Amino acid sequence: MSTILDQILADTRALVAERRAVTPAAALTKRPAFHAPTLSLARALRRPDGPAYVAECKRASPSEGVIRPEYDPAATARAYKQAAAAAISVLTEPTHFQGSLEHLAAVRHAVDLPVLRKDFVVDDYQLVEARAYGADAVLLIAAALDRALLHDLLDAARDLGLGVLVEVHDERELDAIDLDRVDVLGANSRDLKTFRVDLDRAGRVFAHLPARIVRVAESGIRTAEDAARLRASGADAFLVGTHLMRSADPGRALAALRRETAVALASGTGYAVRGTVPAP
Ligand SMILES: O=P(O)(O)OC[C@@H](O)[C@@H](O)c1c[nH]c2ccccc12
Repeated sequence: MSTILDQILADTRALVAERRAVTPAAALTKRPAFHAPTLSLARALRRPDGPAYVAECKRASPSEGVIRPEYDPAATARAYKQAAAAAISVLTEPTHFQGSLEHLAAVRHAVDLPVLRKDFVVDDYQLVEARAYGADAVLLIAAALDRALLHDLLDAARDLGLGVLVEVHDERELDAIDLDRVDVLGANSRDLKTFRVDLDRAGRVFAHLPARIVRVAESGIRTAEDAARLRASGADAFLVGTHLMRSADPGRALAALRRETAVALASGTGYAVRGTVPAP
């Protein structure tokens, strides 16, 4: 049966072929951002003082439809930075998330935090694009890539100076990944094939990781209780999109989530609080 993920991947492959025909990789490398230094996502996400927040800029998603009709990625990123986000994620996928590379470039110019290109990367051409439009890091989704391609893209990203957030949805997907090559691993609580959210999966994924790897809990985080629970199961960082983009003021929503999560963790309301994380 064909899933929404299959559909997005097919659309993405077609789009990459079109784009490459219009703008060859060699032309992308002439953009100034391609030669600018990148900021380390891993370093930004490992903090001694509490969990880190990766705040996401997106207009729409296949599970929610249009989340924010009046979407200004640069203004949103600035508000996130003011609310102490550690990094910014920007959707660039056009068909299902209404994103674009222009959104990425706008965010890059708006903030000096690590910027993650959130897309369905299936080809190293997209890594060159990411770098040329100012990304510091890219997402690689294990469920979207076979083993060889995932590792080729990991190496290619590193050669380009890009950080990588490797995403899995359950612990079985870890079997196909050489964890020695991973610095930041995300557990996506949303199944990209069914859209079901299950916050308990993340802890099972994190339990299999060496301490060196930074753990990101992705998707479906709406409350401080959600975040505190994920922190207790080992998350170093949270990736939050819909909850923030849907609120009247995304920056305030992030500040409130941080504050309330800190309170929930300090009062230890039934949650085991994770000990000090080792230095990178
Ligand atoms: O909007 P949410 O539920 O807060 O989730 C954010 C982020 O985790 C989600 O956008 C995401 C995680 N992995 C992805 C892969 C592709 C597209 C989107 C995603």
